Amino acid sequence: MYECKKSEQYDMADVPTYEEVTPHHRQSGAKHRLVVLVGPTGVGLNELKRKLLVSDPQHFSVTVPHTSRPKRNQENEGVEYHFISKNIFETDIHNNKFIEHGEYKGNYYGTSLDSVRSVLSKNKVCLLDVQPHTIKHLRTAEFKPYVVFVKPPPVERLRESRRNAKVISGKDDKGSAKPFSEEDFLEMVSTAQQMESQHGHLFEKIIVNDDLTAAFSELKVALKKVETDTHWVPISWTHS
Ligand SMILES: Nc1ncnc2c1ncn2[C@@H]1O[C@H](COP(=O)(O)OP(=O)(O)OP(=O)(O)O)[C@@H](O)[C@H]1O
Repeated sequence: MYECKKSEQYDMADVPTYEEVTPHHRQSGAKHRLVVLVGPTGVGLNELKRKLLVSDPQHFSVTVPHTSRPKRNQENEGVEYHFISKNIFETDIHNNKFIEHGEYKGNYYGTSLDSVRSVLSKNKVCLLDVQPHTIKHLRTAEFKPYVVFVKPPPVERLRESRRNAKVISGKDDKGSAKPFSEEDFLEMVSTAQQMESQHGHLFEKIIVNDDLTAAFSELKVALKKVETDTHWVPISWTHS
């Protein structure tokens, strides 16, 4: 026998347990399932999201994040960000209004549940990338998340395919771009392995982002199928 301690590393909700599922077919006109993308930093989540948005801007959309940093002259409320005070941000954190939030250079940044609802209510497909430990909070009848894990190819292929690619360091748009280092590749692969072993049971689709065009096509086909085909979902998502 051993003693289990509760920690951030170990959460019962992360342990795969038996879950009763049922076939689900999206009714025409019903809200779209939330598309959740997860993967290690630099694997290409933003690139894939950008390609989806460009391919069909009427159909796909992303959330508008909140920030407590002051608005710049050329920015507009509700376009780049929702600008709110530090006080309101802290109250909203306290009231669980954020899916994820963080602090960067003394300012808060976060994605609210309402920003997802706002996209879905326009009858668009909402593309959201989150940390894997956030998935469990989104697994509700309301969002019915379709979780796609974007996985890096082996390091040899990363060296080859990312030869001309740049990583952005820094959260705000002042971040600097630099080429990937060998360390970045190794970290990407080991983080992906860790994510898959800890959260793999929550991934409905795994896409290896080796060749970008191929990964994008595979994603596009999978997302089309989510809308048209029958998928297995937890039974609790169907009687809300
Ligand atoms: N399959 C690919 N082949 C070549 N380059 C790629 C591929 N996928 C992504 N890239 C490039 O890798 C870089 C990082 O991609 P991107 O910014 O989309 O990563 P990310 O997962 O969103 O990272 P972060 O979480 O740090 O924002 C970009 O320059 C992007 O163009």
